[in-house]
Amino acid sequence: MHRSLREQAPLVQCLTNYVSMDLVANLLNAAGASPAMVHDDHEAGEMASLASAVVVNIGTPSPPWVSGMHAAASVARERGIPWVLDPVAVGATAYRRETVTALLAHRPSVVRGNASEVLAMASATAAGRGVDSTHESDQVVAPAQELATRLACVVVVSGGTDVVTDGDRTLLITGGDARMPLVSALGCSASALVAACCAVTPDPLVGAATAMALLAVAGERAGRTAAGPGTLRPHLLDQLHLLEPGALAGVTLR
Ligand SMILES: Nc1ncnc2c1ncn2[C@@H]1O[C@H](COP(=O)(O)OP(=O)(O)OP(=O)(O)O)[C@@H](O)[C@H]1O
Ligand SMILES: Cc1ncsc1CCO
Ligand SMILES: [Mg+2]
Repeated sequence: MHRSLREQAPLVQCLTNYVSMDLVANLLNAAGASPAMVHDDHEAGEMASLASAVVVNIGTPSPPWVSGMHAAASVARERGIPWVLDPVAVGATAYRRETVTALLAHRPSVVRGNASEVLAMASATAAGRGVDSTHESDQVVAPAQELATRLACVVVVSGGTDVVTDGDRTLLITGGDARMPLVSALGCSASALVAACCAVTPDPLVGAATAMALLAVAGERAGRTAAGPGTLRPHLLDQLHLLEPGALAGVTLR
């Protein structure tokens, strides 16, 4: 799978927030995929007809962007290519909740969020404070499984342990570095990498787990030499680029 990603270099259309664009593009490049940041509604649907996968991230939403998201997601669904929804801070405002609910009509292949975001989607009452999680990922396994079943998609909860589930099958991935959440937009980049990996395998559970495992291995290696979150970011890009075939063999999957 990791080899297929490098060989096929899938074109990943990214409709992602202002904060994340640079890291998302560079992280996809380092992993071997080919990013294109195309979000405007004049061209988002047309671009989705060329892409191998799409990631839709609601981090800095506004009506024209959201209309581009609908155009891209609807073409992705029509073409049967994977599309990943990143529901940034969905519990924080009514606009985000409404946007996510409307986008779900296009049936994402994968929803990737942190624990607070997945809890907010799983329960009508849970709210979130902002973009950072106030919950632990391994505490939300059951809500993630229920959400995956209800949406008929894969749900990824990132955190100290990454939870990847389609409701029936659940994988837990450990690794990474405790300073990874301090690198803003690393979660957004994880969502884009999930899209890239899903472009090269028919099973979105395998694609999503592979993406999170690649980040876990590269993150752990980067952490050995990084002094803090500032240097963790470039070291992580380097380590993703340097990953050897077979690098995932040592990943702990439960
Ligand atoms: N405590 C931790 N230890 C190791 N890795 C972690 C830890 N917390 C998060 N990660 C990793 O960091 C990456 C980003 O996940 P995180 O949960 O911080 O996303 P996020 O909150 O959506 O981030 P953002 O909104 O800034 O993009 C994932 O690859 C995840 O596995
Ligand atoms: C900090 C921040 N604010 C909106 S999107 C974003 C990037 C991390 O999700
Ligand atoms: Mg996030």
